[in-house]
Amino acid sequence: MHYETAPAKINLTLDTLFKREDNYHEVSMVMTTVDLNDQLSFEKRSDDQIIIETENQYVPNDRKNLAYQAAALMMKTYDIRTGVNIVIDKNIPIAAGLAGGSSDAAATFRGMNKLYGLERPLDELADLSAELGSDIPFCVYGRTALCTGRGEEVKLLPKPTNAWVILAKPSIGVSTKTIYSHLEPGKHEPASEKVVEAALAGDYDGVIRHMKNDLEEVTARHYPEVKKLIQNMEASGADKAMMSGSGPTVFGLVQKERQAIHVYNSMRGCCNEVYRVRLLG
Ligand SMILES: C[C@](O)(CO)[C@H](O)COP(=O)(O)OP(=O)(O)OC[C@H]1O[C@@H](n2ccc(N)nc2=O)[C@H](O)[C@@H]1O
Ligand SMILES: Nc1ncnc2c1ncn2[C@@H]1O[C@H](COP(=O)(O)OP(=O)(O)OP(=O)(O)O)[C@@H](O)[C@H]1O
Repeated sequence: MHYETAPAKINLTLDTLFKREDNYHEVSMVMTTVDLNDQLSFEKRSDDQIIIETENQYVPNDRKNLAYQAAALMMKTYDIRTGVNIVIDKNIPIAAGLAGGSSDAAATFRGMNKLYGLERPLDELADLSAELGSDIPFCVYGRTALCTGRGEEVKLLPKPTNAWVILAKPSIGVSTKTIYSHLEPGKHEPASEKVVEAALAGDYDGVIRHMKNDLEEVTARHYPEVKKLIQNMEASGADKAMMSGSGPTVFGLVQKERQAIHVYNSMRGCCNEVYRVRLLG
């Protein structure tokens, strides 16, 4: 039996540069992880099946599950003949912009690597994982990184800052594909370079001053509650609030625990699903 932790990610930036010929968007993003985790266990089987178990009725337990796809790709690539039981204890909200499915897939690449004693380096697993989704290579490392290309080119960065993160998820799910399809890329000034610079200098004020997500206005146009949550979070004391990924989850950063408790309590008044966690990075 082997266990892996799969943390949620947040975007400190999401610059959309242009639409590519393969219909993906060229992006530049600073992403980091937060202490809100799915837990996965991996156990070898004697036959060649991949069995996914989860108590969450909204998570697929067949080949649609990204963890299933990751296990199948590991078996094919490394000629593994026996299957695996994967139990997913789901805590990351689904279709939330927090890369929950991608992080479960990434944990499966790491988990199968250990379970079968393959000792493949993370770089190799990350390259392989790009086949299944743009966010998965980042999640394989699970730290802080500048991600370019369609998101799969990962350059690791040091932890940007110590901070508390308050997450508020409206009770809607958002399709990443739909949000990208309504985007006009290249409309905004890119922010990632400035956030990287501030993060490297350990400059918290610089990080929050430059944080920005180009998808925010697209999602907020369709779901006005996103804008409202951002305004409420900043009014209740967050140093900066913005949307993660394609949304709809909004997160706020604060430095002091007392301030974090205050923002958390205020947000619970206007949103059912609120979390107060540490930035992991
Ligand atoms: C919004 C983010 O989560 C931010 O990290 C990612 O850009 C999306 O990553 P993801 O969920 O792993 O996305 P994928 O599964 O690779 O792609 C889902 C769909 O989103 C769109 N997509 C995704 C990534 C990208 N750079 N450009 C795109 O246009 C494409 O229509 C694609 O069919
Ligand atoms: N392990 C998994 N956990 C959750 N959803 C999964 C998983 N595998 C596949 N899915 C499917 O993926 C869809 C999107 O789920 P997910 O929680 O990964 O979205 P997300 O957080 O918005 O992702 P991203 O931020 O990468 O765009 C779900 O509706 C679900 O059907």
